[in-house]
Amino acid sequence: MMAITYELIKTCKQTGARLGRVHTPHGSFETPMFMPVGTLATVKTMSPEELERMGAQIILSNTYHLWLRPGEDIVEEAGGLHSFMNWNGSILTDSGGFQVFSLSDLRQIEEEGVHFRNHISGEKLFLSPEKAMQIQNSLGADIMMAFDECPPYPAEHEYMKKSVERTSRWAERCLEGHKRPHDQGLFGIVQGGEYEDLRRQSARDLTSMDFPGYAIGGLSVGEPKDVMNRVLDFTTPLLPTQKPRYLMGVGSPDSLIDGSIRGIDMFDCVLPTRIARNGTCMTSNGRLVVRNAKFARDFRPIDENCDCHTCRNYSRAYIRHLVKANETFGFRLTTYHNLYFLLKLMGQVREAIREDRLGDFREEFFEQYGFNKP
Ligand SMILES: Nc1ccc2nc(N)nc(O)c2c1
Ligand SMILES: [Zn+2]
Repeated sequence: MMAITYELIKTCKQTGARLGRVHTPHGSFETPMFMPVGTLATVKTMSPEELERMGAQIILSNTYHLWLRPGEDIVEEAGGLHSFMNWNGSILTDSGGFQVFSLSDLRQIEEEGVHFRNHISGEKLFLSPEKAMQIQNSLGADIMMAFDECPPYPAEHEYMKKSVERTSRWAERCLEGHKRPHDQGLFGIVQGGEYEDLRRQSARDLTSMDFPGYAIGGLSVGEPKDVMNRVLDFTTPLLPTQKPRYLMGVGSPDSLIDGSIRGIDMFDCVLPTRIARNGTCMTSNGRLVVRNAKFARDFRPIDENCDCHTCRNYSRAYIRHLVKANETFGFRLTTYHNLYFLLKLMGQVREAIREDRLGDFREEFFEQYGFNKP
């Protein structure tokens, strides 16, 4: 298994954004890049062929969910996630910590790990750094995440300090529990909430462990966007320039642009696929809720500036009809478009970095999308 490596191609002269390329055992992709989320080994309603056609190159899956269903042993017997789901691009698995905190009740966090209830069956479960690594090694993703605690927002400084110190100890245990040399695919996750001193402490601890890549966790957990941007302003400079930086859980168009400007290389979020399943689309002129009666006889595409398969072949009226009738094909069309929209946006961000004009691009995009509207 080869190491995960990062190539810094250039930095935008107008902003702190960087154009790069990440190499994994299943190919390489340019950054900044958006990663569609496929929690249960499927990007909901999309086939691998459609993901490939839209330009997806790396997708996410989830340790916690696949541990519960179908069980990492079955995925391992299938030869790992790539063959199980017939996806030949890169895969990143999140470590389960966040999902336990966001999905399950009866959580008991101890030094050893986290006791909680299975959110489906209610049975009591226990997840530790070692268990999270054993599951991820069975799943066989190209990039795995260290097991961390993502504290709620807001959290007291005292609690956050104890949590950061435990997450750093857990990161050490993940390195020991990793079946591969640590440069083969294990990213550390920096925590620390909105506290600069704790983000510095977490970054110092984790960069001393020399991971091949670093995620910024503990954001996109309900904090205002200006808090997220402020945390990024003082956190990304703490991370090595020659390694990928991954902002977890971020995927609205404005945050993808603002995160790229602050030196982030990789993003993931359920937003585009989740809102698609209730008929909401991202377009170059802002959000469009296709179920709205005004589209009943609107035979234009979802987005007249989009050249995706959905926009080239289907109208708002038809997609509205399907969504109102709860027809699965309608949600496949909105999902395809939303993912294509974000993947295309990241291509425009990379182009703007090449041309040293990401700041200008931000103004143009925000104006047209309506982010500047009071
Ligand atoms: N907003 C998010 C989303 C996913 C996360 N996953 C992990 N492991 N840790 C975090 O802090 C996350 C935050
Ligand atoms: Zn489209």
